[in-house]
Amino acid sequence: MKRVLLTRPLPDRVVEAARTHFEVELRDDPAPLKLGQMRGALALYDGVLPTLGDMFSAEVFADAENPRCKILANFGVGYNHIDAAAARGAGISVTNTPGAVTDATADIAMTLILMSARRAGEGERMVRAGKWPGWNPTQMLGLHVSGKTVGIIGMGRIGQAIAQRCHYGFGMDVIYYNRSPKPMEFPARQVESLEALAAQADIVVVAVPGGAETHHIVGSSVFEAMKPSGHFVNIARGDVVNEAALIAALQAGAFAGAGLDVYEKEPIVPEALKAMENVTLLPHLGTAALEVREAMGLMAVENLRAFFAGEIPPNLVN
Ligand SMILES: NC(=O)c1ccc[n+]([C@@H]2O[C@H](COP(=O)([O-])OP(=O)(O)OC[C@H]3O[C@@H](n4cnc5c(N)ncnc54)[C@H](O)[C@@H]3O)[C@@H](O)[C@H]2O)c1
Ligand SMILES: O=C(O)[C@H](O)CO
Repeated sequence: MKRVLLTRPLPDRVVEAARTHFEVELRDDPAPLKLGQMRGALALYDGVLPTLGDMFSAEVFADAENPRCKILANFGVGYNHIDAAAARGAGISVTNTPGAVTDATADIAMTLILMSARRAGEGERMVRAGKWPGWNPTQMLGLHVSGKTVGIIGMGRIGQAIAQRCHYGFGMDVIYYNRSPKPMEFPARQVESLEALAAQADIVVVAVPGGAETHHIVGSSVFEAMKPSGHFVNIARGDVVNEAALIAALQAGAFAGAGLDVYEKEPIVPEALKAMENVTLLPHLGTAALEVREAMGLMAVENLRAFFAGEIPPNLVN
């Protein structure tokens, strides 16, 4: 039987499924693997099921000559924490879990859009603090999202699911920035630059993958182009956005508010963001529902099963 390491506690169904195929080592520490642990994992296991925060950088693979490990079956669609090219160089396949995460993550984008636009976090804090003076007609007025324009950066699976929710649920116009056109069943217009998108949208949502290609593609030029009444949402990866530029733009009042699920140095959230009432902060909740985490895990296990059965794993990325 192949030996497989699950690098974090996972839902019971996922662990049970893995145990039907493999000799499983279940690490019960919720913290990411350290460098030495990652190197050890490559030497000791036939396959590893890692996740967000397990930083399999080129350094990890550098000394790995013909490692025992032949596959990293990532739990999650985003695999920017794994240097997939360096893994391939070491003879290691990498897979991910696309699709399983799409609806839940789009739902969190909608949560952030509504929380930011309608000042929900600020209002909840006010009520809890016992500072609500009672309803009045001009209190805590936010942005009415129905019929507004959403601008989506990265019109992939999650971007399209957000677009559908915005169009069918809220009657919004949809514009997007993407490498290639994405025909939709409703009008959705591709724009040529991030700045053009920011200038036309009432709500900007980031949904591109993280990694070297998208590092800091959203920065001050985008924030300066946004409407003063605009809202900014990031459910993708923290380092797609220049966080310092985001903080500076918010402090300058360049736009109305932001909703964030991801951060540049998770789990560190800058104090400057926490200090602003018009910023909604979630702890990377995109896929945080049991059935979603089960689906992700079962997908990762299926990638491992297929690989060790000599098949091309369904979600190979390198
Ligand atoms: N917050 C969360 O919990 C959470 C959950 C799931 C996924 N995510 C993040 O969301 C990302 C997107 O997931 P997905 O399933 O929609 O991926 P996807 O591959 O289906 O979509 C990504 C889209 O971005 C586009 N794109 C990539 N690089 C680009 C660039 N440089 N310029 C313009 N467009 C570019 C691609 O063409 C594609 O359309 C994941 O990679 C992950 O990092 C976050
Ligand atoms: O990329 C993903 O799937 C999420 O960020 C992890 O749940």
